Amino acid sequence: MADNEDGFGLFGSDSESDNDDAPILSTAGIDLMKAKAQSSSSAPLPPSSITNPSIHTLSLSPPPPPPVPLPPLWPTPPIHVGNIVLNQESASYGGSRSFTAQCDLHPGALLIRELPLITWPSTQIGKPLGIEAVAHIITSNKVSAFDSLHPVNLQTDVPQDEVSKIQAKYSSAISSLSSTSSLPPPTILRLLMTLICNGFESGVYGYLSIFNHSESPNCIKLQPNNNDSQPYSEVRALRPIKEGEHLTISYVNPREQTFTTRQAYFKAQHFFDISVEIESSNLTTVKKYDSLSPSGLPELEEEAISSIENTLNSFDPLLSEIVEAQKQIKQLSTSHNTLEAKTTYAEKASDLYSASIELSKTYHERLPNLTHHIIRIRLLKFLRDVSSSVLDFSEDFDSEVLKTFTKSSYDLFHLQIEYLGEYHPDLGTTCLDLAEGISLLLARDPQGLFDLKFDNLQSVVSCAKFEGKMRKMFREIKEMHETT
Ligand SMILES: C[S@@+](CC[C@H](N)C(=O)[O-])C[C@H]1O[C@@H](n2cnc3c(N)ncnc32)[C@H](O)[C@@H]1O
Repeated sequence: MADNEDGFGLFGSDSESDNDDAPILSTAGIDLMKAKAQSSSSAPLPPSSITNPSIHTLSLSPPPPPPVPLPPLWPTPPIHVGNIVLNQESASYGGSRSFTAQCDLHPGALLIRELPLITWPSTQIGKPLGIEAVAHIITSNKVSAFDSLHPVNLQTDVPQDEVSKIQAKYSSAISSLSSTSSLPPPTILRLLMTLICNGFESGVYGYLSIFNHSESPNCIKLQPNNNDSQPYSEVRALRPIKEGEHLTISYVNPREQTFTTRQAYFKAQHFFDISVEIESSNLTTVKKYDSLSPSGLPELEEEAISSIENTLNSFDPLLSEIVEAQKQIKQLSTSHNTLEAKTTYAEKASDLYSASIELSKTYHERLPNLTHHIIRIRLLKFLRDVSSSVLDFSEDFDSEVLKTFTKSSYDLFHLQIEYLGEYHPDLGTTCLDLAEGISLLLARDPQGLFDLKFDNLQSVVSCAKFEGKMRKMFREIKEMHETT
């Protein structure tokens, strides 16, 4: 029931290993969740009237002006260009380029849609982008397509001490690739740096790579159709945007990493300090959800947060493996092997579910007052996703797990609407999951639903109404991000 976010979050500083072939961590690309392709609603969807008046009025606003043509920086033009302006003198951003809004933009406005300059071979997927990825660029004859990618000029576009660090770390890999490809070492080094700054799991993009990062982004990078042979990516507005505003995305995936983890990642990988933006723009929601204040968190709480984040980092690949296996098993016909695989993975899912319930108890014991924290959002997302996995495997109705799924979706809804804003596709997914959970519990265990003590949801009628509202919000957010 929960969606899969796509992309990879390779975090933390470059590996400390002095192994020349040690992979370079690449930008944690955000090929964000594919909005649910179909709403698996059981209840008939009400006509999608607008619950958010702001969208309603926006749809009455004057039609946008024709987009301004972008300079031809890459061999192939984008599939779609929206109302964005390319600026070349944004001094405070490495590479000095940025996009701003050509006019007022409504939530969901499509800003760019483009195919990747290059996609990776299956051997690369899930692995950090490093020297093998550079070799793939060379053998695919795409070196010149990377000419306009940041850093265009190694001498001026990136701090020289960072360049020397990369140079020293990968010198033997660079010289051996240089001798086999007859490309000079500085060219190889620059290609490595372009991967650090622009690499996504789904590939490397042209114009899409000019969106800078923000701790409070007003846009989102999506990969809605990654099943097609030509998986394009696109960037859409995440909220109403004023003409001239700087257009930014979030580079980190999952989004819910602690400030400490994010700050270390951006310093090591992109050579800037996120606290500059957080302080200068006084991002109060970011500060609240990171408990950033001059005094910070008490040491014991800081420790608890960090250990819960590390545990979730270790749980993520386990869940990804289970979800991937589930997809395969669904596609295979029922055979002895499939049944065996199903039993194995159902057990793994159930063990992971129990471990995440324990982790949730630890959170409440050690951080009783930290109801609004970015790691609580991540923990709730994990609880929802692992419950969804267990439910997908179970042959009969499992009320306890369904209550966990519904409760975590309910708590998530209230945090995401504040932290991500009312138009974010993640919130849309949570709305649908919450509607599904309520609908199933209403049908099979209404008392179990009432025992969850959701605000003002103690009767069948109020629950059914709330379910309908959630489905409407899901439909509106989904439609907003499907307009062209
Ligand atoms: C994908 S590129 C973004 C486009 C880039 N500004 C250009 O001129 O092509 C990523 C690089 O831009 C810079 N950058 C992105 N977001 C930034 C921010 N919030 N503050 C400072 N530099 C940023 C960093 O150098 C980062 O490695």
